[in-house]
Amino acid sequence: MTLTVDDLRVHYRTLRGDVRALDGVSFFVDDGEILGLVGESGCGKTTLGKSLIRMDGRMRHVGGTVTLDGDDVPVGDDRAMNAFRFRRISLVPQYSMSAMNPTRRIGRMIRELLASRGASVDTAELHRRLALVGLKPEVLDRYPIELSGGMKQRTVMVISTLLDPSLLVADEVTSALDVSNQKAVAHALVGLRDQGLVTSMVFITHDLALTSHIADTIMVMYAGLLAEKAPANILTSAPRHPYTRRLLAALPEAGVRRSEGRLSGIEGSPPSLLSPPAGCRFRDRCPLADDRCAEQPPVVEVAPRHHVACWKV
Ligand SMILES: Nc1ncnc2c1ncn2[C@@H]1O[C@H](COP(=O)(O)OP(=O)(O)OP(=O)(O)O)[C@@H](O)[C@H]1O
Repeated sequence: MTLTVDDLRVHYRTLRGDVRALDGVSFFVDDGEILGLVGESGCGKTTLGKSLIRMDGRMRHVGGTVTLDGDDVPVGDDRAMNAFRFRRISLVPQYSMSAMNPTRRIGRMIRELLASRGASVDTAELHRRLALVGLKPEVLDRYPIELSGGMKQRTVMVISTLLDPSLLVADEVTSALDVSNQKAVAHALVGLRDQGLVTSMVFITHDLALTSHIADTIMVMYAGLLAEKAPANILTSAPRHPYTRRLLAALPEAGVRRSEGRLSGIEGSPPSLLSPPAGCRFRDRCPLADDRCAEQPPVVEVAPRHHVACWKV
């Protein structure tokens, strides 16, 4: 499995103009790779995930291409995307565990969903998959309201991967959970990949610490653009982009309480994507910015598989 995204541009139409949520993003995901996608709220993570599956009515594919195993993925064409959805690319959407139909038992929901896609349930295989994410077959007889948040989230993960998609996009699947459930869900995702139920994964999250435990590669976005992408251990130990460094510096250290003032956060806020400024979009918040940064920095491969968009590297 190889996913190649090249100069992808996706805007939202609004009364005030186009919001340039993805403004020319390029990257690839390799066979078996888990790509962690991080960045502050509003940087375009969810837009990227949705663009790979289904754009909503306000989204507009303005440019760029997506290729999966050499096939052009028709991201801007809702009907043509049917051939890819669920079968080759699947999504665990943000808030999906709260969106389960409350009037259906889980087992019936799964049967109906598979039937709508021309497939039927292999009960033994379904039980095996539930066990893989730590669920008992009894969940099939339950209503969503009878499951905990973590159980619901793991159920949605099983449902999203029933047809063994090549690529699974998991959008903030851990953010509504407590810490122990977050870890269980994250490790269940890795299990799905390790067992070959999905080949590769894009794991979208605010949580850089969590993603560093499960991702092979981490991609940092800022204001609709790629800031840095590197193998997870490199990105967390030797980040090159000033924004990535700040994100890492803002992480709480184990054993340090907030009252000790070590959770610094990042001052300032990203620019509006309605009319983003020319040049580097981080420069107003960047301690290293100089005149050069008035020009948009290209994404450069500074070391094998390590890409950075900054004049200062
Ligand atoms: N339906 C919409 N209409 C107009 N603008 C939108 C819409 N959805 C998102 N946006 C804008 O697009 C940009 C990217 O949003 P997106 O939700 O992709 O970011 P995100 O990084 O996933 O944020 P979060 O972590 O909060 O989910 C933001 O500026 C956001 O305000």
